[in-house]
Amino acid sequence: MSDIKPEDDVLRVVGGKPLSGQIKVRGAKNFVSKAMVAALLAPGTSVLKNVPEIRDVRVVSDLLRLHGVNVTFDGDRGIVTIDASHVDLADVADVDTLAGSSRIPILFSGPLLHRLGEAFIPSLGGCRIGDRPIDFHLETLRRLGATVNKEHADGIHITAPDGLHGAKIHLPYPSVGATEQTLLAAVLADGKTELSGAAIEPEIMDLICVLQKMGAIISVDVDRTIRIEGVEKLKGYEHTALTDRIEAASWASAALATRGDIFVKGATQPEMMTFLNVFRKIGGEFEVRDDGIRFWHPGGDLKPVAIETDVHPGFMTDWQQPLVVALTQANGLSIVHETVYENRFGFTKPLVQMGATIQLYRECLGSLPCRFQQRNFEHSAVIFGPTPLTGQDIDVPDLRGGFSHLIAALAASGPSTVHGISLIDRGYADFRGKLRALGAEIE
Ligand SMILES: CC(=O)N[C@H]1[C@@H](OP(=O)(O)OP(=O)(O)OC[C@H]2O[C@@H](n3ccc(=O)[nH]c3=O)[C@H](O)[C@@H]2O)O[C@H](CO)[C@@H](O)[C@@H]1O
Ligand SMILES: C=C(OP(=O)(O)O)C(=O)O
Repeated sequence: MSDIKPEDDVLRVVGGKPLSGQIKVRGAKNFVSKAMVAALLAPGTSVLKNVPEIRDVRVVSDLLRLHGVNVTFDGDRGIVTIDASHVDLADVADVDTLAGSSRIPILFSGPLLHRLGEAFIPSLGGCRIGDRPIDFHLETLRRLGATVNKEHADGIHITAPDGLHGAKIHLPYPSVGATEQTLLAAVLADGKTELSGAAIEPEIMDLICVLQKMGAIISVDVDRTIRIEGVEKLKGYEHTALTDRIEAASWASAALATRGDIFVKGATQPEMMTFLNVFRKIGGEFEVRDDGIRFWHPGGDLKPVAIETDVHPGFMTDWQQPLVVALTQANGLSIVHETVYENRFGFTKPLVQMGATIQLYRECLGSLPCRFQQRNFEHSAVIFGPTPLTGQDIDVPDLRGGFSHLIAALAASGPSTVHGISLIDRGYADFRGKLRALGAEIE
């Protein structure tokens, strides 16, 4: 965003030292922003706790304010208070300026349709890691009775003058965003909605908890079917956000790649089980404590693994990029098959320039069915290690790719200059302060 000074956008890193110490991780980026949108559904005050000071929170706060909603954020205590008693249609030009930095605006559709009968959704931002279409979102809204007009040059105009009505919806793929779209639109719809093929990520379950506190009636079946009985009105909520399992896994990967020892305060085991299994197979050690998880490199060689990213409860795609850096230090051949996004290995190019041996393939190097066989993207990676890394000049490509470059710079010998570092502020609160606390030499 425009408030970033050029000098704040570059980080000089002198690597080669193990990261060691304690850092605290707050609420999940991929939940907090959705819970803030949910507050729009109720003409009252909602209070969200454990909120991290990240750019996505600022963007969603500003978007809500453009709609006339009162938002205050006590960053030190991590508390966001949202008073949505009053909601307006926002000025399209202003919405457009903000939206480019996040994918959240599409989730405003349901709440705005309920509050105002119409919504304007600008073109979306977010990480560029594949096509990221919104066809499931729009189809869901149509099935609930909305009319979608895509002729506007700057975005999409959606109307529902007769309100939204419950429907049977099936997602061709368990999309996180489209599941949340359905929840946020169906809770106040007239009648029952059945969503089959839904995503069941922990962040979605926490959103369902928020909606239930607000007065919604939602049940989740074991076969990924979510049933929503529409209610007439909702009230504000008070809720503590679940921990960011992606940030926690990123610091765990940093501990492994730098042969370090990091206690991630706030990290929780149930949401990280799949990651913890892989971490252990590679040879990393961890200890689950009441207030967090300690991750460390026990010395000796790391072992290679074959992993495939998948929807929950599989191995998260957002865990993949930081872990790949640690795999460059494992003894042997590791394979990562990315089945969620078709184009998420661009970040490996700078790693190769730093000395890693990584070969990308268009083929599915794994057993999971994925949607990309016919597509022209390299969505499998073979990593051969261990390879020493040396410092380089690096440009941050996206959020997780950027953090993985930081880890590589910290694991490498010699200095690196990482450009475009502010992109990492989208999802990693105070990462500069946390790196310093762990003994990193950064400037
Ligand atoms: C803000 C947020 O929560 N972001 C997360 C969310 O993104 P997001 O909600 O955008 O991800 P989805 O689960 O929707 O996307 C998964 C796949 O479905 C495809 N798709 C999605 C919607 C659609 O209408 N049509 C379609 O084809 C996407 O292109 C992608 O290939 O879940 C992803 C998968 O866990 C995470 O990597 C992101 O960090
Ligand atoms: C892909 C990500 O985020 P977004 O969906 O917000 O772009 C991410 O958090 O890794």
